[in-house]
Amino acid sequence: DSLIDAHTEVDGYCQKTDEGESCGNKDAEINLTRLEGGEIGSTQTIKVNGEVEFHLKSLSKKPLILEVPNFLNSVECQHLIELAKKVGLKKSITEQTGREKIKTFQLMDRDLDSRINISEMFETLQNGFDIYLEEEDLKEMYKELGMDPNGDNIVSQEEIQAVRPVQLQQYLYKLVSEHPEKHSRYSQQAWLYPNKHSDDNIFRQVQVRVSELAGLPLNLVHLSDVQVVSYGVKGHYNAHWDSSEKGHDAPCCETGKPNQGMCKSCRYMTILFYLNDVEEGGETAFPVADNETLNIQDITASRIGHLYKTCRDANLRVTAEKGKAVLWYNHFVDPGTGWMGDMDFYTLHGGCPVFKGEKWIANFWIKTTYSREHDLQRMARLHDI
Ligand SMILES: O=C(O)CCC(=O)C(=O)O
Ligand SMILES: [Fe+2]
Repeated sequence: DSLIDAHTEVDGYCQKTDEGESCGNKDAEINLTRLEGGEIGSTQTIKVNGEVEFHLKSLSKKPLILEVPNFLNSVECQHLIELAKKVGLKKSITEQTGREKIKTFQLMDRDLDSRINISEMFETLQNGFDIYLEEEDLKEMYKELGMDPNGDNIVSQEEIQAVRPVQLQQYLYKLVSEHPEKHSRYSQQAWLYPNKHSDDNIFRQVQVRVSELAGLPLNLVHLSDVQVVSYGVKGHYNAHWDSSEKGHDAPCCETGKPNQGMCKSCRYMTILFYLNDVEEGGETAFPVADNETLNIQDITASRIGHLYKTCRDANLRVTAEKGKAVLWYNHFVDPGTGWMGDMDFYTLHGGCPVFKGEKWIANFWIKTTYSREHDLQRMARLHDI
């Protein structure tokens, strides 16, 4: 009983006939759908598997964020933690930290005055090194590296040229090795792969429930790996988006495909589970949920993305409670194709610092690309993975 033939059970999408198997005859009927929210704070009841009732509470409209208490039971939560431990948890890395050696970086001279002020330096370090400093850290760094001899908190052209990038890099790497919480993300993680864990009944059951809750085909849920994350005290994840905008820069990454080269994360939807109760802290924050307007450049320049420090100011914070699911759509549906459309930048979110205890979550994503045909083929080929 493995994923090898799971596609035969799903939605009648693939059918066994005397001639063999025929897949995709229902292509035309498969669209990405969205759940509908209600008034903020209101609850709707849905039946999963025709009987079990779950209560979906609307937390925000822009983007639509819903929470479902007790979506997983205690045994399931513990099981996902155990599975992750068996796989082995590793330090989480983000794209920037993962980059080998940064010899150069881009100075974010936003106002083009050929000088880098404090907020421009924050942004430079965030973008180039994935490091979030505070004002005291920055002043200390200027002092140590002699970057600002006149002490005006502005690094001029001449002052910056006196510092070699490698010097700056070494200083920063030492700082974050002593203070890992200054990274955008401070956690450990393990990946669960649907094909590797296809004989795990609990994992499969959860996937089925996710598909029924989201109202999306099980095979679509099977296209995504699952990430289990654990945070200790000071653990956090600064604000980010789970998906990527359409563009010609790189194709969407595919689960289980080796040697993909440069690729980006494309995730139509996020379904996040809390696997334990956190003693203090560890909420999921959405700094711009239900904001009237949104200016992407302001997010980077202001400190609202620095959730390690600014979580309390976020528009919405979801409490981590064992078994609860929180879900949102990282993309709109393209009305023309019925498939993944533009990204919804209001989904900016992250994990607040844990102050006491630990926090375990599991990220289930609905991983689609911008091509409906491509994804339908991948769903049909699932047994080849
Ligand atoms: O820890 C959280 O609450 C959020 C985690 C998250 O956003 C992620 O893992 O992508
Ligand atoms: Fe996320």
